[in-house]
Amino acid sequence: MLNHSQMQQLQAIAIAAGNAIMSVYRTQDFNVELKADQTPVTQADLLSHQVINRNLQRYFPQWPVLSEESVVAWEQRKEWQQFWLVDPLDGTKEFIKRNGEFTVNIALIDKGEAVAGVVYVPVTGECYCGCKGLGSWKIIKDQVSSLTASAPSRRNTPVIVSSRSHVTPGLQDFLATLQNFELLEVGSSLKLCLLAEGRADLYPRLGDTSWWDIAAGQAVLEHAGGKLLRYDGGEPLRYNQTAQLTNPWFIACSADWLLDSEVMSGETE
Ligand SMILES: Nc1ncnc2c1ncn2[C@@H]1O[C@H](COP(=O)(O)O)[C@@H](OP(=O)(O)O)[C@H]1O
Ligand SMILES: [Mg+2]
Repeated sequence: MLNHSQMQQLQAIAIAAGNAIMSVYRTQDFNVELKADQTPVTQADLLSHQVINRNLQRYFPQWPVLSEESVVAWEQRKEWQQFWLVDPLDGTKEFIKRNGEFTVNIALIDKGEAVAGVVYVPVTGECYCGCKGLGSWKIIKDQVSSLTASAPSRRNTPVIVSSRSHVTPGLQDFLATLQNFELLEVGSSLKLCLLAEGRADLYPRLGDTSWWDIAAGQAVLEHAGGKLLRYDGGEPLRYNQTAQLTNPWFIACSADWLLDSEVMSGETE
């Protein structure tokens, strides 16, 4: 869908947005406001959005943009076949707590599928990329390494990743059914990147998320060989199929977990 040079362009846009975020992160004080849905937003979210929006329109004018910070009405976007799906700063709560676990997310959606995605981690400088036909890779300081979602040797104790700030009853019920696991709480789409690089095995998201939280990380994970499947039936997560912007519950996993029928046969709710 995208070629290597377009992916490099996308990476440059995500890094520019990350630099804008860091200019706010490094200040002593930044303003935190509440949006209409009572979720926090900072100057960093808005600056990052502006950088991404401006550059996507400049370098990829053929595709419209749907961003957490500029939602387009369903009447208009229901006609879209291809579009950018953007979360300019995923993990705003982690940004406010200054724990570094926040990301820039840009995904290309084609007929509902996340066909390409870039997830940039401003504090570490890690950039995770995934694209249909090209695979997935990680870039840090010009060093490129390819990503494989299956861990090199299957761990005795599976690593489950979960949200740091949004734990849900659905997740707690799910974990209560498992016996032996290590739980790693991580903010933002970083969880999907940890699966993509084989550092975690399972990410059950049994609670609401918005499209832009997940799409870029899904592309990174899927093109590294992992899966991101609806909890209510096992189909891959898709976008722009309905007016609502929230995802169904899902389970994301490294390739290894696909072999584990006990988990992935998943009793649905
Ligand atoms: N009930 C809910 N509905 C929609 N999105 C939710 C949600 N609970 C958490 N999220 C989203 O999950 C993101 C954080 O992910 P995590 O909990 O894995 O760290 C947040 O994104 P933003 O920080 O971009 O607002 C937040 O908006
Ligand atoms: Mg988000």
